[in-house]
Amino acid sequence: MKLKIAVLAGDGIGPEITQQSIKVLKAIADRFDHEFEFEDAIVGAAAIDLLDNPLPEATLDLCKKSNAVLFGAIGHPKYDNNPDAKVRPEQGLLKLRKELGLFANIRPVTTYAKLIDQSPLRPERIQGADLTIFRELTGGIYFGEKSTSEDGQSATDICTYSVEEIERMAHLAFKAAQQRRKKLTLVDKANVLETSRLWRKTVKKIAEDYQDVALDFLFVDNAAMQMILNPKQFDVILTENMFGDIISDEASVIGGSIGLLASASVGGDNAMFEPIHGSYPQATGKGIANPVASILSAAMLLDHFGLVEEGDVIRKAVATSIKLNVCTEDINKDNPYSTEKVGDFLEGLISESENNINDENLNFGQMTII
Ligand SMILES: NC(=O)c1ccc[n+]([C@@H]2O[C@H](COP(=O)([O-])OP(=O)(O)OC[C@H]3O[C@@H](n4cnc5c(N)ncnc54)[C@H](O)[C@@H]3O)[C@@H](O)[C@H]2O)c1
Ligand SMILES: CC(C)[C@H](C(=O)O)[C@@H](O)C(=O)O
Ligand SMILES: [Mg+2]
Repeated sequence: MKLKIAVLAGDGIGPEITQQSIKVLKAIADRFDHEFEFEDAIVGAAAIDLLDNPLPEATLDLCKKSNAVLFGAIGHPKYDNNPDAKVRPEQGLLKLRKELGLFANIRPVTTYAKLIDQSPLRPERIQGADLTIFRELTGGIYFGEKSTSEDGQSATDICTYSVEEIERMAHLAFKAAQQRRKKLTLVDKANVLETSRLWRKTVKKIAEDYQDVALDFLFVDNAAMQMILNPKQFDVILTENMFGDIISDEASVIGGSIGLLASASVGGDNAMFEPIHGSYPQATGKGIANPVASILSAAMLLDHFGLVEEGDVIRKAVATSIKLNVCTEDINKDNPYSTEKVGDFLEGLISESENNINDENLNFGQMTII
């Protein structure tokens, strides 16, 4: 298959982790005889530095004419610590999601046997946990009208959802649940928010078309607690933009590190693949960032184009590296490997023509094909 992939490495650890994904994708292309063409473009703080624009026109154009976008991370402390900055790296990512129509962000959470003891959560609570968060990505409070009063004494962010925005998201989540354990949990705040009540009403109605899926509801405050008390109760979680952002970082504790959590952003004609974590500025250039979230995002990219066998090869290689402790310091404190060494190891495993990856006892969850 021929694919044109726009590479938006971004800020902080973005470039070093994305580099490892490109290595891995090139190894897949060689092994399976695909043609992947990569083209870089700037985004985030790096783009503000050069052009005073976090999403330059040329970057957006490249993304639009590519089959997929591989996104690293954006963000820089000089903006995080300056609430007065009008131009911000995050605006680049948000605009990109909106312009590409990427209304659904899919964040799978799984556990690896080797890492069960590393989680601060009790092993028996997390062993076998396997859930996927369907986070709405182009609506809600992120994209509502924003304002600050002239005297600077008050500020407003408006949260809006339409039935149409909820419906298209719900259909994707129900379909995913049908391919998994047939359970869907809507996470909302319907006891307080009007938008959440619209979510509940709309999702209940759509559930009639998916009789084989068990639907339940949780208020987000309770969901946050349940996520660490008993994550095994979840299969597919459907939720709005901001709640999904928050509970997915929380869910990363189950697997042992946020450096393992990948995501796919889909919806329109384009698709983007990005780790759920940020630019982790403290680690920039130190070679300590875990590249696996980015690499598993590349596996989701392959799934998206129907290359599921290829995606599985990456997931198996990652599982093997974790089993063998070829991991960065977030999950291997005693004998850590660098970001690049982990990438090299995975590239090597994938390149072996007679791949002898032993998939016994490996759990990479029930993948959601999108
Ligand atoms: N999608 C994105 O580009 C994205 C996502 C989240 C945050 N951000 C931005 O990133 C910047 C930093 O934000 P933050 O510190 O709140 O979140 P962060 O995700 O960058 O880092 C939080 C913590 O997670 C851990 N971590 C993150 N990535 C890791 C990796 N690959 N390997 C190992 N550990 C990892 C580290 O312990 C780190 O201190 C901010 O500017 C923020 O706006 C961007
Ligand atoms: C950087 C920020 C805009 C972004 C979000 O909130 O969506 C990030 O936290 C994420 O999870 O991708
Ligand atoms: Mg986030």
